[in-house]
Amino acid sequence: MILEKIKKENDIKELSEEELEILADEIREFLIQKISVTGGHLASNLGVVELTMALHLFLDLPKDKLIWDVGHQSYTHKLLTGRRENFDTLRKYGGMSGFPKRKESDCDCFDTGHSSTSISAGLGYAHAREIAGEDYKVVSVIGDGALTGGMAFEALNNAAQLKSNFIIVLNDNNMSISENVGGLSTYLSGFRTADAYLDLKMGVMNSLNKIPVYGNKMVERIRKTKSGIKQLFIPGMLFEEMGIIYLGPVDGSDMKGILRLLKEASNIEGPVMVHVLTHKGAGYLPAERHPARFHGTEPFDIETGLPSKPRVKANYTDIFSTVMRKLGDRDEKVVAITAAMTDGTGLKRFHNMFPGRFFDVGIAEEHAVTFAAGLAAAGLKPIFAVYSSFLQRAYDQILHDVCIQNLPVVFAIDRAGLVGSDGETHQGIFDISYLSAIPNMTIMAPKNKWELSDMIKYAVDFPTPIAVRYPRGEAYDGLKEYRQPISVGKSEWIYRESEIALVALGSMVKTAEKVHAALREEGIPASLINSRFAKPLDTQMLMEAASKHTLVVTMEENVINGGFGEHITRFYNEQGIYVNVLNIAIPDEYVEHGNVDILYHEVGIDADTILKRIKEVYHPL
Ligand SMILES: Cc1ncc(C[n+]2csc(CCOP(=O)(O)OP(=O)(O)O)c2C)c(N)n1
Ligand SMILES: CC(=O)[C@@H](O)[C@H](O)COP(=O)(O)O
Ligand SMILES: [Mg+2]
Repeated sequence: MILEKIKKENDIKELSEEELEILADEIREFLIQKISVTGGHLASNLGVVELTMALHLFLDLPKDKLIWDVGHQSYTHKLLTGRRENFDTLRKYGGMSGFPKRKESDCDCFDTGHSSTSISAGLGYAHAREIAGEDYKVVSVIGDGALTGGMAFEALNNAAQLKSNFIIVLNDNNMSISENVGGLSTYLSGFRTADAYLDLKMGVMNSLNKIPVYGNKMVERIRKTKSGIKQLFIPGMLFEEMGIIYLGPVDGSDMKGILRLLKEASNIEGPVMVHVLTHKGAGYLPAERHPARFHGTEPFDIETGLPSKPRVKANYTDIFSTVMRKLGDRDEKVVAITAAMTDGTGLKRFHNMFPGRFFDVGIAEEHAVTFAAGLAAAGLKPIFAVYSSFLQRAYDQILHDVCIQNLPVVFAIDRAGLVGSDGETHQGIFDISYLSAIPNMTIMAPKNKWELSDMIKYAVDFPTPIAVRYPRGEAYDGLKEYRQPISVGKSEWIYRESEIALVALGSMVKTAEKVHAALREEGIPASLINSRFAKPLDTQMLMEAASKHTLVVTMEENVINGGFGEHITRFYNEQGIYVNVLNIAIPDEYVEHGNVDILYHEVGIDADTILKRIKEVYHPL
């Protein structure tokens, strides 16, 4: 195996041309085999094998700086920097991350996970290099999907002022997770479909360049002409007009061609974009056919491409998807918005059934929120379905555009809680804290699948901003008999006993049931309250909990700071109510990747740890 010769960064430079070709095949085989067992981001990685190899032939790592946007396509980079042995532990607790991590390797110079950050970070490196008078290359690799994010454009706008070399590789596979959308995507896909036209343009430019003295001048004149003729001759004019030199496009499977262009790009003083046309899923037919399904995949059978363990139970996203279809049918004012997560948030069915009332805005959470505010101001009922960690992007828009005007926007917050293998960038553990600080915001969390359905229906007709948060994975189907109508700020008593009041929110009701059962076995009576609302709090319930119990235990899948529990403690303090309160929440730390059951235990929100902590503070009279 040639791959075995790669023990560390730069080893690839020792290989012959023939060996490089074999290596590309071996890398694909390796990735397919490993990811079929561990799960992970397959399709994007298969598409950038030659591009990554060319970058590694071009750069001198770790001296040079290579930044991957999102970072889900960095597996070949990991392989070429001596991390082959770690692939069995990919995205597992204590194992290798699925994203670049500075703590993992010197060759990962910037951590990523959320989209559209790479140009900003690369530009930071480029300016720092200038200030320090150092000499290294900086390359940011950004996908066509990530380029739809506002941050990328803010960075391009800023980069235009840079005087030294900075290479932006546009890894264009004509796909986001699913189909890429919007004007930019249409612009870029024109580069693919008009190959012959592009060849003509490049041919004319090359021929002109060959004419002694006058040729170069003519090309320069064409570049400077403010007319349609310029568009005819200069591919990538959009970027050139912004002050970013554009080179390409080059075929993403042509390693030598990419390398040639990178070398050419490195001679340019200033920012330069190298446009590489890659193919998502390249080399594995099921992934080429279904790039969205193989974007991030569970373990699968290599022969058939089917999941190794088919899902039997519905997850919360499935429930949301069904409710949205019903709501779309029932009410023409209901409109749905996603920021490039149609599949992940379960809006595919809504999209198919009501295409005129569905909006994929690209990877643009900030815009999505203000866009929703506009729709709401005009009288529609917008539902923005979004992952908890990605909504962090849009904090000011929630506050400034939705909540100050008190507009009825529904935030359907999926992946709220620990998400598992994506790790610290993706854990949805801050939304209660960041949303509850905003006046006019109402926050709900369902205990089970029926309650999610009821809450979404309730939220759609709510007159002011409202969020429903629910976790990744299987929807809880216990406690079916508890289904009183939702009423704002009202909780639900599940067991009304004495001594200990377990006040649980959303996903923690299931855990609280286990704690309740364990306490009962030990002869300790406990009440269980499903809080339903993180904001506003059910103050009447809290008064009763304090007056009839000796210990109140708050339980949430969110960080402790600014969380549900902290608000309850403050309420008791403000009211002068003296009751023993134990806050169960995630500590003030980032939570790494791994199986969620392991993580629950690690952060101390699993039933066993909660029971232990209760016993430490509960002292019967
Ligand atoms: C802020 C943010 N929103 C959404 C996502 C989810 N996400 C991860 S990869 C991706 C698509 C990226 O497309 P592209 O940059 O073209 O890379 P490709 O997957 O095609 O290689 C999306 C939407 C994210 N990581 N960050
Ligand atoms: C890289 C990225 O941000 C997404 O692909 C994310 O990994 C999707 O997560 P889910 O698997 O929870 O949909
Ligand atoms: Mg893409």
